[in-house]
Amino acid sequence: MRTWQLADKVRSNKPRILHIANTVAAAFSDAGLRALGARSWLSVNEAEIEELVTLSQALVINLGSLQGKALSTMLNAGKAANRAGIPVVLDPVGVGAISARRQQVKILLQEIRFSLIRGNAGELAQLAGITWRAKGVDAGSGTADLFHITQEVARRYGCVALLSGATDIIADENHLVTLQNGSAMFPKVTASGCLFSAVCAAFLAVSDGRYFSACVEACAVYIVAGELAAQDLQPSQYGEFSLALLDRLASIDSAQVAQKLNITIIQE
Ligand SMILES: Nc1ncnc2c1ncn2[C@@H]1O[C@H](COP(=O)(O)OP(=O)(O)OP(=O)(O)O)[C@@H](O)[C@H]1O
Ligand SMILES: Cc1ncsc1CCO
Repeated sequence: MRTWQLADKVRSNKPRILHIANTVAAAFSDAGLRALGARSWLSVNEAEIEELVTLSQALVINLGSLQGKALSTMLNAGKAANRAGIPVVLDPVGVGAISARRQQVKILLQEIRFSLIRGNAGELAQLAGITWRAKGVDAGSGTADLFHITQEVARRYGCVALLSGATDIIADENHLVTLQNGSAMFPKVTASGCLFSAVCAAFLAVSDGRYFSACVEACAVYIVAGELAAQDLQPSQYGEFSLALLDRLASIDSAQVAQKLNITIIQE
């Protein structure tokens, strides 16, 4: 029986999350983490990245804007995080659509041990080696079994896999759950997936190594916060939604999560 109290631990421990973020998502991810009660900093500077890792409780590697020496900075950060024993999250933005990114993510996956890979269907299908049509940073389209994609990513890379969309699917080698909350406004908000990955990192940072459970709690908090944010808005109020999401991340409590959450445990 979950008590949905890990958000309180994020607020009290204030873990510092280091992102190698993309230029589109950087400010929103930082704002969301602060609202949640975590601390964050962002860097793409190779000279400082290993030192920053030693001062952080989790690392997010986001492939959204891979410029300059970003790949080697990511490799150094990821390896340093593995040495330090802090969780590392991969957000493989756009790998389903862009061949250069596929090459780069392959190197990252060979060299770094990820705790969580969080992406949409097109991104995770690519990492699972399953056919899908993705043309941008959104999910694209396909008919493959989403459970199979998620479980295959978890199995191949020995981590938690979280496939996001109208239904979120979370798997590791032994567990499988789905969560169905959120709002249709989420895909209209720039970088709502990138912030989701950062929120997962904050929960992983305070999880004492219980990564699957922490990802389920992070997902529950994020999508229920989104559902509450949308409840008083008209469907076109996307701008208001992004601000209301930050407000709800700051105020959400375990009772609200427990009351609203629609979770299905498929494999315990
Ligand atoms: N149709 C929907 N209904 C409800 N919630 C949704 C819907 N689509 C996405 N979400 C929620 O939006 C959040 C972000 O997931 P999404 O799959 O859109 O990420 P993404 O494609 O990586 O985003 P981005 O690349 O824009 O940062 C998740 O919490 C997910 O539950
Ligand atoms: C639109 C976009 N382009 C690169 S990253 C990003 C944010 C959503 O992934």
